[in-house]
Amino acid sequence: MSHGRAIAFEGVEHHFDVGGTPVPALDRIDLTLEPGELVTLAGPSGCGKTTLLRLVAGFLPPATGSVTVGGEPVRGPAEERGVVFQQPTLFPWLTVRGNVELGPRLRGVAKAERAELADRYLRLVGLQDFAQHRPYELSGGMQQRCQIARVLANEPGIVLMDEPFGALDALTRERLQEELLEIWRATGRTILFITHSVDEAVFLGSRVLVMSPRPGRIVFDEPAVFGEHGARVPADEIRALPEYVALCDRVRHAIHQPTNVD
Ligand SMILES: Nc1ncnc2c1ncn2[C@@H]1O[C@H](COP(=O)(O)OP(=O)(O)OP(=O)(O)O)[C@@H](O)[C@H]1O
Repeated sequence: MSHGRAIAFEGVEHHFDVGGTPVPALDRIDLTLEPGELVTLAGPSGCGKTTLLRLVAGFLPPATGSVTVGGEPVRGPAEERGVVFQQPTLFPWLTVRGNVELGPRLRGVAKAERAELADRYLRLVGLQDFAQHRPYELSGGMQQRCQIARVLANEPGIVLMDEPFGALDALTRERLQEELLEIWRATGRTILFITHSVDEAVFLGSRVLVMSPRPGRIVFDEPAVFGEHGARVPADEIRALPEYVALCDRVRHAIHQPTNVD
């Protein structure tokens, strides 16, 4: 099993060309995510979170600077960098198992090994009893679990998650947060997780980042330990801890502070 890999941004800037005018999206991003970190990234709408994630995914190259994964420059999308979007992107004509096995199948992984990978990750996300169902027979939360298993079956060193629980109801979202922490602890992947929710950022992150908008910069970067409490401490108790509430306050403050222009 591959393990989490480091992600490094060096002097990264990015802008979009809108009708001939450059619109700045990212400015002076110097940031390293250590292997196995679960880094959550919050910030107001339009501050550049998705752009940052897309650079790591290899969906677009930075205008300036470099993005490397495990010391290698990102040159385009690759299976070692799995992406989980807000809306699951599952093939409706394949079963749940078929969707999870698709990546390994396209990579030419032998049938028995594919089945083993699918079993392992379907079990990890709790869908082992739904392997023969079609995606449209599943609830939104189950579809998102299936998408996570599909990404993990490629054994990526990095998992990029762009508001993956944003479309789910509150209860399902909290359940999936706890499950994600279990998956993270079990697999040791490096995870970059974008969210609009301060609570989600603090609950999940082993490190919490906040970006400010126009142009997007990292304005807050603090370690967090709550995800590491794991199943030993109930989620409600974690959320009531004074240090948890204090970190939420600091993150909220960083999100709402006026943009520093120098
Ligand atoms: N393809 C594009 N063409 C032009 N401008 C873009 C494009 N993609 C993003 N932008 C602009 O770049 C800035 C950053 O966008 P981005 O989607 O990265 O922000 P975000 O923080 O992920 O927003 P949200 O939280 O609303 O998803 C915004 O001003 C946005 O309008």
